[in-house]
Amino acid sequence: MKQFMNFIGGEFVATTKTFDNRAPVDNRVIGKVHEAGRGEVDAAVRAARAALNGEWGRMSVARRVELLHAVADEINRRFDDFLAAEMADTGKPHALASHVDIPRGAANFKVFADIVKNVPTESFEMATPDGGQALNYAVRSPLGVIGVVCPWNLPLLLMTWKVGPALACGNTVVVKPSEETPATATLLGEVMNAVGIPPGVYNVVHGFGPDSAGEFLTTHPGVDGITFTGETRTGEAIMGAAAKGVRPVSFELGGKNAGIVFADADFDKAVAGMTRSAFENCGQVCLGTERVYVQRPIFDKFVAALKARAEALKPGPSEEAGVGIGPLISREHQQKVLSYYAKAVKEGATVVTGGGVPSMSGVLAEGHWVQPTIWTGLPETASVIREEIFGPCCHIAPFDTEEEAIALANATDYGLATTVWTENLGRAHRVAKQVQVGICWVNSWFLRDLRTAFGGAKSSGIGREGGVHSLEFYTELRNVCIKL
Ligand SMILES: NC(=O)C1=CN([C@@H]2O[C@H](COP(=O)(O)OP(=O)(O)OC[C@H]3O[C@@H](n4cnc5c(N)ncnc54)[C@H](O)[C@@H]3O)[C@@H](O)[C@H]2O)C=CC1
Ligand SMILES: O=Cc1ccc(S(=O)(=O)O)cc1
Repeated sequence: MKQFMNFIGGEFVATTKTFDNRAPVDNRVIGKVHEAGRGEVDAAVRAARAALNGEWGRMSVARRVELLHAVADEINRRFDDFLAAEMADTGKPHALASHVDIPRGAANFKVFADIVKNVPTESFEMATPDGGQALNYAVRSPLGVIGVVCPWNLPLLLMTWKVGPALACGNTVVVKPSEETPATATLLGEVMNAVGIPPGVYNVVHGFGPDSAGEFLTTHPGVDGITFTGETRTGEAIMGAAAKGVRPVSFELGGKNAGIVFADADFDKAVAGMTRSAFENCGQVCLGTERVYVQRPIFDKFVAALKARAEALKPGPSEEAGVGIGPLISREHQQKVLSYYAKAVKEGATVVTGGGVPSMSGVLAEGHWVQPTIWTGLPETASVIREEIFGPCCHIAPFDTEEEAIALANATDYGLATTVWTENLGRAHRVAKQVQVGICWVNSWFLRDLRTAFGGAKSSGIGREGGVHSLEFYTELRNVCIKL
């Protein structure tokens, strides 16, 4: 049985309290996770502080960059280990994990190392009252010890998306991976040691949220800032914890994203794009689309085409050929998604396809499977249109005008992403400007350039990460003013 231990000060640390790690494909126990108590979290924060005050804090940017490139190279060298760990933890299809999760896990270190190496800082000359001159210039210092609290949907990708820039900026980190997906964060500890990242720079504490490692970390006074991806409600709790000591937070939270398909869209591309945005990663992508609005002239044809695509997604384990959709992360999440499937019916939805659990054979019958599901016919007040489900499902409604589509897309407390499909360039610009979201894709979905700003509007987050914007959170900008 695999043991997932904490990684503190460069060493793997066992604890006496463990919990089960289960495989989503068949609910089998595949590992034991060593839960960190207050003592281990404290040790991790102290190790991170010591590293900050030690070799890591004194290291030149050039050497740091070199080491982070080595981390990326080592992830790529151990690609198959990371792939196997991520697939076991999440059950996601091989094609997805090998094309998205693991390569991005490596890229997150290289990209941010290069950004930090190349970013300029501002300087201003000024006239002084005595007729002389002064020079102002900015310097960036690391924020300090960063608490990194992560979700389970894209474990390595979303963790390194924060650890990459944090380390590139010279910080040290204590990572709290999701209790559902402990594997790749633990494996990354081996990589850090192998390439010579000093002990204490990267630490991992395992456990849950309240009254466990998550709470112990976010309430720890030795943590200088907290970056978090997860549910909006959890963000509220963490924000409360961060208030003590007035510590900065960076939050990437939930979404209830709209997809808008105009009648002038390239129909086949729009259907293919919407299939990905609704069903990829079994709908467990915060950027995914759960509300689809289609212009009336193509509504029936679009619903039929998306139905055909959804029904063609073959459920199965990661390594099986032709598999298009994996399971949900946990039994608990499966129950949550199925409760929304039941609610939709109760609230009067027409179930176009899905709505239940696929029939799986043998041990797979114990997995956390749900059918890709499409509804029509619900009022905008329905639960499945208002609340984030985080499953492979969407409601499709017709609209008539551009203004109506924008109003429908914006009628939510969330503001993470929108995907718009049209061949009319003017319309694309008009809609993109008016949808209240952090990212608007036109004729695409989940195309990510890591130099761009990423984050959510409204209840979908606080702050922006990505490119130089990550520096706003992970560094303290200081001004030096020299009288000449
Ligand atoms: N905006 C974005 O970029 C993304 C947002 N998400 C959101 O994440 C959610 C799914 O992920 P989950 O892991 O279920 O989210 P979650 O909020 O339940 O958990 C995320 C992490 O927070 C920890 N946690 C929970 N309560 C805590 C507390 N009181 N104090 C400190 N830590 C605590 C958990 O142990 C886990 O590591 C969805 O709502 C989704 O929208 C997921 C991916 C990306
Ligand atoms: O699931 C949410 C999600 C997915 C990807 C990214 S990013 O590509 O790292 O920006 C962020 C959030």
